[in-house]
Amino acid sequence: MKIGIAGGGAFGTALGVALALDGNPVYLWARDADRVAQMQETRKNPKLPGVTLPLNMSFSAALEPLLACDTILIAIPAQTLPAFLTAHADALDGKTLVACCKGIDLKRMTGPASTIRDLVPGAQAAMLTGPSFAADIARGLPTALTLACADDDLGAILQTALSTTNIRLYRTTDTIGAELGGALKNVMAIASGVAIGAKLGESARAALITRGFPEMQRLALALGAQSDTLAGLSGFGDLVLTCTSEQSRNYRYGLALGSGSGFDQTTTVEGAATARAVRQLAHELDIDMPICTVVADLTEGKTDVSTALNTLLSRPLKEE
Ligand SMILES: NC(=O)C1=CN([C@@H]2O[C@H](COP(=O)(O)OP(=O)(O)OC[C@H]3O[C@@H](n4cnc5c(N)ncnc54)[C@H](OP(=O)(O)O)[C@@H]3O)[C@@H](O)[C@H]2O)C=CC1
Ligand SMILES: O=C(CO)COP(=O)(O)O
Repeated sequence: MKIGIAGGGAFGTALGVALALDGNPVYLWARDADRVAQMQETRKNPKLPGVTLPLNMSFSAALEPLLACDTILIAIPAQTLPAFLTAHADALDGKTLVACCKGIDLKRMTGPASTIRDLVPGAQAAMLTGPSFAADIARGLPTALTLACADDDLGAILQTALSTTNIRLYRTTDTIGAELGGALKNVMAIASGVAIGAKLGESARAALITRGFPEMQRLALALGAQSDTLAGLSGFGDLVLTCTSEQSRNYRYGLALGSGSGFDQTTTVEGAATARAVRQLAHELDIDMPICTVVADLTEGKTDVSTALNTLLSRPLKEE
């Protein structure tokens, strides 16, 4: 299998490193020609400090080498995925496209695999998602992820091809569950960061994670996901990782919101747009999504931390 990666950020590069170190030649496309030249020459990516890029990884800002691959991992932010797919829809037709991004597209209200199916119907769509920080993958630390593909035969081929010595892939046909688990956990990570940033304590964070999980399940099940998928790596697994680690950008963004400190707005924080998408979906589907709604309002400055807290604490008491 000839593997290409679209996206020269932390995650695309880290996946490329892992696959290349396992003996696969990897072709990485990034839109920034200067970044590409830098990676080619220095064998470094500033987004992955301390990591050396293997020699069997090659880089290009031209799309041709990427399009010569039959399987393309797409590791660009979820809100940029539709424009990328639309711009190259003809060339991507017939390819296997593995979305590695986590989010719900604000315009279409779809997760990455569904967006691929909608915009490049002639491609085969899959998702690679689950608990894994790019830095951990690039350093060769062990991770276990979910490979989701509606076509189980293709899923099995991808599972084998994309597993490496240190990345263990579990397979599912439930792409909806996989894409929603990865998207929704980012919103919960922001909420957890806010709790810690506002010095509400670790008990409050545990409450948020625990109540956040059924909230994730409510929306995912309403949209056709399977409960088991949400309880697996792509849902619960990633929820735990992202809500408890300062390596997470979503969590750090929440910390900044909670403590009132500054945050570099150029950082990729998928949970902010996803929270807004979820708030809209919850309204349309009449589903109770209190944590996501509060996070959407907070990120838009429509509420402040203490009002948000009161909103959550003053909800009617109910059974667990
Ligand atoms: N980092 C991590 O630990 C993990 C990330 N992910 C997911 O991977 C996805 C990418 O994140 P990550 O790599 O970390 O983010 P980064 O911010 O490190 O990199 C994002 C990359 O996407 C590129 N990009 C942005 N917009 C476009 C566009 N319109 N067309 C083409 N390329 C574009 C950027 O290019 P440029 O530099 O030119 O702006 C940059 O190379 C996210 O959905 C994230 O949730 C999943 C698991 C782990
Ligand atoms: O998805 C991730 C870990 O699984 C990375 O999380 P952040 O995007 O919050 O850094």
